[in-house]
Amino acid sequence: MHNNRTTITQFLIEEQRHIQGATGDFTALLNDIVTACKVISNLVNYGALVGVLGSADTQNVQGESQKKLDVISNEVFLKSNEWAGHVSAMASEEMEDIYPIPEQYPRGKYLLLFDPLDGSSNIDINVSVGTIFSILRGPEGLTKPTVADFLQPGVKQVCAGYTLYGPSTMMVLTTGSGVNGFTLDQNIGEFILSHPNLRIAPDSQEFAINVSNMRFWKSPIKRYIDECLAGKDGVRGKDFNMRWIASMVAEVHRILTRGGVFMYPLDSKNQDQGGRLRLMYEANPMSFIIEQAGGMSTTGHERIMEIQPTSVHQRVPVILGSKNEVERIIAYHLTEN
Ligand SMILES: O=P(O)(O)OC[C@H]1O[C@](O)(COP(=O)(O)O)[C@@H](O)[C@@H]1O
Ligand SMILES: [Mg+2]
Ligand SMILES: [Mg+2]
Repeated sequence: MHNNRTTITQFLIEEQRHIQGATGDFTALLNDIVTACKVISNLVNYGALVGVLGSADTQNVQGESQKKLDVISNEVFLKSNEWAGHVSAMASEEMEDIYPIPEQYPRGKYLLLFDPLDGSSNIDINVSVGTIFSILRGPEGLTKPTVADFLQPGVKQVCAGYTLYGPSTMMVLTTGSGVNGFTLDQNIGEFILSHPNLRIAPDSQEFAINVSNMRFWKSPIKRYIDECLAGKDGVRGKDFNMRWIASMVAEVHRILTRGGVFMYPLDSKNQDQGGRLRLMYEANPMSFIIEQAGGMSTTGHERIMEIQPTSVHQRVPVILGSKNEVERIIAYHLTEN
């Protein structure tokens, strides 16, 4: 039964064998992240039976009210990754400050950033949610990291991934040589390679945007969506479909699976805060994955992966997906009046 089934650990070890000077630290870190996601997958699956639904009656640094699973998933990620000596500090959507590894544990050479539970508004309605993570190199000499050590552009990422807690639990990740998907076999508790070398179709007829924000949109986005909605009788000469799951992980997974574009653009409602989604643990990791699968990711004006971060919780406009559609949206921004 298991002869042609590659576990994520086997896959990573084989991949690391091709890397000069690989020490195994990276594979071990990924294994700790995998363990954390298995624990979260279990909690999400049991939901009300283990009392993890509902609000935590607390607010995070973004001023958002936290769900119990936001807080619990954050704790699971910290505890799974702080002890083994692979990371020197972490940063999370749910924590205002960076989290240096407690003194009793050895410091490692990596920095780990994560959105422990993405799509929080969907938890209580049993719709797909996820976890997003990004790995950067820490400061030389394993010195105690500062915020400045985290502020590296997306192109510096060593690895990016997400776990989707949907009808099945899947982990999708890149280390810079393509994108691969793994499905959790609940029976043996292992992620098995199920979607090797994911590629995004350059063209698509499906867009995802929160249309309830339409009155706040800027003209390039209005123009693009109007043309999609005009369908085959309009300038695009083809009909478009729309999706909005309100879980970025699920939207990106759909795009990796069948193409499309996902947008949370800058609009007159979110422009004071620079956008809605967070650069370091949402936009950058998803952009690395999308680009590695042949897609594009932009703010409309610049490649997201080249943005020089100024803070750990910085927000940015996000437009990503099928290359030819994203290029069209960039062109509309260039001709914006
Ligand atoms: O509530 P809206 O405007 O539909 O926004 C949905 C977006 O917000 C998010 O839920 C934000 O992420 P968190 O749930 O991690 O805070 C994204 O996953 C999703 O794309
Ligand atoms: Mg999120
Ligand atoms: Mg979140």
